[in-house]
Amino acid sequence: MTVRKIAVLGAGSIGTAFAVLFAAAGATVRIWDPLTEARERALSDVRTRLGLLHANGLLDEPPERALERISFSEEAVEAVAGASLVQECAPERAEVKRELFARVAAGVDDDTVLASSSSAIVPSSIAAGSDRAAQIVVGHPGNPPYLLPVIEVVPSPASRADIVAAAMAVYRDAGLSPVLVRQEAEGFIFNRLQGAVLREAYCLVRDGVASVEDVDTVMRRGLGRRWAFIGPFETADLNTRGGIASHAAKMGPAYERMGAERGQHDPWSPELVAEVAARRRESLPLDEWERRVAWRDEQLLRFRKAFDGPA
Ligand SMILES: NC(=O)C1=CN([C@@H]2O[C@H](COP(=O)(O)OP(=O)(O)OC[C@H]3O[C@@H](n4cnc5c(N)ncnc54)[C@H](O)[C@@H]3O)[C@@H](O)[C@H]2O)C=CC1
Ligand SMILES: O=C(O)[C@@H](O)C(=O)[C@H](O)[C@@H](O)CO
Repeated sequence: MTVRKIAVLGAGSIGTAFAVLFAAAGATVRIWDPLTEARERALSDVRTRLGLLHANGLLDEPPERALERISFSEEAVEAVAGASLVQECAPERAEVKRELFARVAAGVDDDTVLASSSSAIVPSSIAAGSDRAAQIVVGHPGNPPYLLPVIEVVPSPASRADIVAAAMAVYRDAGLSPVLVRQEAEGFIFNRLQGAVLREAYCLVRDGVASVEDVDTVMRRGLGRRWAFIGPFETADLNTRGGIASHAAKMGPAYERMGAERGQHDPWSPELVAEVAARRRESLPLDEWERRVAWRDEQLLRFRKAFDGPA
């Protein structure tokens, strides 16, 4: 990583995880949290997790050396001085995030990225009334970011293009795969997808269709294994000879009925299916479909051996 200075504001679950990510990537990290016990717990957690990464070949220096790049500040405005990116990790309340960015506004440079870790709050709500609104984006990770390499970068209409680009670059340098969310939507991509699954999972338990454990088993030993290396569109594409257009023709009506049962009327229109199918065909011509299905099975075999022992 280009040696950068990162400020982490909030040393809870995700702030600690970001400190591990950025320190392991070579950055200097300044952490601030209002609670002394949070700072103390964070130091212990960071040390443990850097050791985990090193023990598994994901940190190519002694953990103590990476830990030397992490320090704690008594004041938030001190933590952000000279930072190229501020990762806000305060509680999921818009007013808390707004107040925190206001508190450090005088301490950052005009090209400092101000990134909120928010799980669902759109950046325009966090940036409302801020003199630094052009520098504010959401940088939403999967937990933990040092092991889940995706992050959603969500600009508001006020976010400057160079700030968005800088955020993407910092996260890429830290080993993440940044995804640009093209329109503000509560929950962005990650938590809207996760929310759709959780909504249905709660309904299945509520209606007595499945136990909590069985819902998790179906995900853990079924859906989740495929989704660990191919997304929902590629999964459907590879499930059906003829690809996703064929899948939609066969399964579209059933999925539409399931959605209507939950009061959601968003059928896969022919135009929408054609748009998705065209993108899938650009990624995988149909004459390569068999080969990709074989590749899929090879990945699932790796999971079987890793998680279930010999097949
Ligand atoms: N925990 C998770 O799996 C993920 C959480 N997030 C988001 O990250 C943010 C933080 O979440 P968690 O780390 O889970 O919360 P947490 O409750 O574990 O940590 C929050 C920390 O913020 C500190 N804090 C309280 N008031 C503060 C203030 N005014 N300024 C700075 N820090 C303050 C608290 O002392 C605490 O240490 C939330 O917006 C959350 O939605 C995003 C992705 C994943
Ligand atoms: O699931 C994740 O890792 C994140 O996308 C989240 O935002 C958290 O789960 C969130 O829902 C709870 O803090």
